[in-house]
Amino acid sequence: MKNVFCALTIAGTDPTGGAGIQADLKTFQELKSYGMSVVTSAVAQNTTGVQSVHHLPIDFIDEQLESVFTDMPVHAVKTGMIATIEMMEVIYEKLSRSPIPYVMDPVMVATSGDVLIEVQARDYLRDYLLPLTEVVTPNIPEAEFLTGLKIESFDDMKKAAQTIVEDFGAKAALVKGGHLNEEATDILYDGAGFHHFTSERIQTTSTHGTGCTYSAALTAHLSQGHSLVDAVNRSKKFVTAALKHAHPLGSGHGPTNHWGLREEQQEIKS
Ligand SMILES: Nc1ncnc2c1ncn2[C@@H]1O[C@H](COP(=O)(O)OP(=O)(O)OP(=O)(O)O)[C@@H](O)[C@H]1O
Ligand SMILES: Cc1ncc(COP(=O)(O)O)c(N)n1
Repeated sequence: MKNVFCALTIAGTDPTGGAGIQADLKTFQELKSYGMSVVTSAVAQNTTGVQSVHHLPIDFIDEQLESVFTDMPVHAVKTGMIATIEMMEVIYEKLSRSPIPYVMDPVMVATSGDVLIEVQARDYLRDYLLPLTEVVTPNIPEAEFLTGLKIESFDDMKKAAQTIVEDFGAKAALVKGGHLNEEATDILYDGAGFHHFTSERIQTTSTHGTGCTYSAALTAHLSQGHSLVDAVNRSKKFVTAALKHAHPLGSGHGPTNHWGLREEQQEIKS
């Protein structure tokens, strides 16, 4: 019998499909992991920004987690938008009792500038959920918040990644350079050493959901048993192709193309 790898996302929604749960499920599907989702907040948003947010009741978030964890295998889990401390508490309760690879995308502010997490919840995310992670994937502003460091160079990115692991207890930190450098270089610190992942910089405005897609790809690869470095390498290729082959949709920051890598591979074959 063929192995089935199951990946779970705990996050908010995006009805236009570029970010959040929808982007995560498309990515899981594309990478051949069985996708499951627990919704934290229903978000009315599109490529131009966030129009409104409805938080789901805490008990109901808990019930969704129960539904999944009492019945289904979960080989890896990711979290995205978790807006409040109360939501984090029920998620902490479940994940602290589930020894499975946990990828945290510490979502704080959308590409559009809209704030997706209550200010006081950011400390809880760092102090309680972060120590449970296999890997956390902050962009530069998120890494600055988590560490209190100013990040303006590769060396600063390395220092931040190391601080997140050594001072805050994540098993590994992948600091994403999408906002910083000429080439898009990300730095992973895994407690033993540093690894660099570089791609060409793509000139595009289709960047909505890039971080969601990258962390979902990591989760899919970890659910399949890849080592962390291998999983990051594969996920970097996936997200680069998703940016490169994006179709211009919407009037703001458009979505990436979740089947970009497949298109690229088909082009090479033909
Ligand atoms: N223009 C670009 N060209 C190539 N790679 C990019 C570009 N922008 C971002 N990346 C890469 O995409 C991934 C996501 O990085 P980024 O720093 O944009 O995360 P993020 O800010 O969390 O994403 P989001 O846009 O969803 O908020 C990283 O691997 C980063 O290096
Ligand atoms: C539900 C949800 N989760 C995460 C993001 C961040 O994605 P981006 O920074 O690309 O807007 C988002 N916009 N919506």
